[in-house]
Amino acid sequence: MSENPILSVEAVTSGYGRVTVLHDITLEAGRFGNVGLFGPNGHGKTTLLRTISGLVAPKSGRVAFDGKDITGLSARAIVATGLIHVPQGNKLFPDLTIGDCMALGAYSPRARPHEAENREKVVKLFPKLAERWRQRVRTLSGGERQMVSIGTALMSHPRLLILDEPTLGLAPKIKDELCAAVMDISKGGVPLVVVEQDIEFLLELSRQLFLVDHGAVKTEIRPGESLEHSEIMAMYFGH
Ligand SMILES: Nc1ncnc2c1ncn2[C@@H]1O[C@H](COP(=O)(O)OP(=O)(O)OP(=O)(O)O)[C@@H](O)[C@H]1O
Repeated sequence: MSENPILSVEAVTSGYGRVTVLHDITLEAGRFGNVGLFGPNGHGKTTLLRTISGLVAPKSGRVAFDGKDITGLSARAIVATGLIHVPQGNKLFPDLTIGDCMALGAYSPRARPHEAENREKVVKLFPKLAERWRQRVRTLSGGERQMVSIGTALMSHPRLLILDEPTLGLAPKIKDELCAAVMDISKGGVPLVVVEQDIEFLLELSRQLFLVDHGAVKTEIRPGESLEHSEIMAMYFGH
């Protein structure tokens, strides 16, 4: 693993209009391995991811990717650096086919030369998508849409992949498939930042966990510190 963090969030305060959601958040990702974020609903995990990927402008603080300041860059410019965010809830164009989505994912100049090799990776990871290549997104199941979302992100040739609750609302069998695919992506060398409610999965995937609570990082669990599941639950539910 690299000695330097691929992502650093430094004293970031962020929110929507006059509402402040994140208060002075500092964290680093990629120094030790994958980072997992968890915490109660509505406490700012999604806002943190959106601030990192340029969808929300921070009120103060700094976000750096691979040592370069990306604070204030447009989301499009941030995608072009290889920092790719898969938002919660399949934000896909319903009338596009799976093939269209994959082509769109490879649109940025740094992804285009890798289009064929990345398409092969996506098809290997999600063989179901190959069978439905010309099918429109609106006719796909929730699990298949999540595969398209992650596949589109892989087509963008990510240097860091941010996943916001990738298994949310999925039935157990398809959820297991998605979890296995996310583990494979990680083994393939793409560092991950993942928000997930399934703590077991997050523990398996991540070397470092952060509990986001009331818009702040309340607890950091570092590599080597083994925390029992029950202790995490106690932190999570506050007793
Ligand atoms: N577009 C928006 N405009 C105004 N407030 C927003 C907006 N999006 C989120 N919020 C508010 O920001 C706060 C944090 O929401 P956020 O989605 O970041 O939390 P979360 O921890 O990701 O929750 P969940 O696990 O339910 O997705 C909430 O109070 C929410 O109402």
